[in-house]
Amino acid sequence: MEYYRRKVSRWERHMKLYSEAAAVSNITVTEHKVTFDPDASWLKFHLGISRYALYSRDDLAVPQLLKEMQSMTVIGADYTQDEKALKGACDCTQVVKPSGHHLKLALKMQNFAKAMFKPMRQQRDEETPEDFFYFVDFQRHNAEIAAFHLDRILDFRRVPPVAGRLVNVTGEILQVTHNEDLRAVFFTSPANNTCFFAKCLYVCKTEYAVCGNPNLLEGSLSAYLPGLSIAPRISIPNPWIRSYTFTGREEWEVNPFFCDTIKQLYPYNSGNRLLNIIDMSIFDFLIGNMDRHHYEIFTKFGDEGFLLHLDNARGFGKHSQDEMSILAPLSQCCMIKRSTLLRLQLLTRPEYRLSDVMKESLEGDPLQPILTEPHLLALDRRLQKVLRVVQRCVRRLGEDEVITKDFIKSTVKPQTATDMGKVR
Ligand SMILES: Nc1ncnc2c1ncn2[C@@H]1O[C@H](COP(=O)(O)OP(=O)(O)OP(=O)(O)O)[C@@H](O)[C@H]1O
Ligand SMILES: [Mn+2]
Repeated sequence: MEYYRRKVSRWERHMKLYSEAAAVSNITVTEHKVTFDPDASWLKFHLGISRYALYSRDDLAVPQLLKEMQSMTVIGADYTQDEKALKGACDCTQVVKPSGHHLKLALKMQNFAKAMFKPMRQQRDEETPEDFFYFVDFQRHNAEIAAFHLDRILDFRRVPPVAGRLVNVTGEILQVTHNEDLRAVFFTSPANNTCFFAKCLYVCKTEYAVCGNPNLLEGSLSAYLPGLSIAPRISIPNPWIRSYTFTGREEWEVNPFFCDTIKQLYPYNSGNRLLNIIDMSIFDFLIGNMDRHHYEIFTKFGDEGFLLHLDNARGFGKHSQDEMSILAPLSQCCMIKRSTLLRLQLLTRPEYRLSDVMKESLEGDPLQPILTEPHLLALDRRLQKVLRVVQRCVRRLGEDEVITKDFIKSTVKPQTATDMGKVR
């Protein structure tokens, strides 16, 4: 709370200096009043993170946070920390993984909520072309939104809340940013639309830009997690990582006994971790995401903490194809948490059919329809395929071997991610 209060006053001081400087150099900046709100939903979201999940099932802060991200006044826009790291503009020890040049920005709301904005790059009904490698595929804002809803429906709660929003790129980015580099990548297109680039490392190519119409642009807003100084996280390579070259093969692709090796290795040799990886592979299979190269965990929760499912923008690229290799952790290890299996089975019942539940959930988003019908139906089809893999394992090894009870032991007082004093 103190941290938040300090941030607000720092912002107010900064704003004052900045407006004076801007006036001298003739730059228009819109000044918005900031509010210090101890009941802010983003703050509640941060305080509610536990070792089991990002939020609890009945957390009222989450719907509130979604609503605020959809409509609250944007008071600031900037590149994200990882993009800044590319230019050495921030402390790189604070960056989990310096990342690529996708178009994404950090937006700051009036109550100091922060969200990661990913703009629309692809129409809903466009499928990823057959000859595209997964690692050059577009990022899809609607995939980020849909993945949050699916994760919540699966009862994982490992994706930070994501809402869709029509962002005014002029009023809500250009005119509120204090970053000269960001201001410099804005231009007006021949069709008179306002456009901007990703951070241009070498040459800016207008075909990589995104444009408003003339100012409004669809995008996803993902609620920021607590900062790394408050709730440190680490990024860990996925054991079932794919080769990021045209021809390479990873060991899991050629060795059917790969899981036996992984099972011997720390941290997969005890506790929850391998089961969590298997949950993640089921999630990725359902959304069709082949790009899960790393996962993140909060260091405070130790090895038993949940895995964060960040960056789902490469999901929902092809509805007509089910990429079975994404399920390799499940099919090779033949293990699944009982709670996950029960949830999946529930979602095949006619009254809780996954596509129906998803559709209903997604209708709450302002950018609806988020998924086209074929993508929704693909979810039901893929869910059946997951269950068939589990059945095959059970036939081969027996229920006791395959359906594992969750290792999670309840503790008297669960620690929270933002609990400063009690680092493990
Ligand atoms: N909601 C969030 N809150 C805080 N940090 C986040 C959030 N989402 C993502 N990040 C951080 O930003 C990094 C980049 O995000 P993301 O992977 O979604 O974007 P990307 O453009 O696909 O980047 P990359 O090329 O690294 O995959 C993530 O690795 C993560 O550490
Ligand atoms: Mn990514």
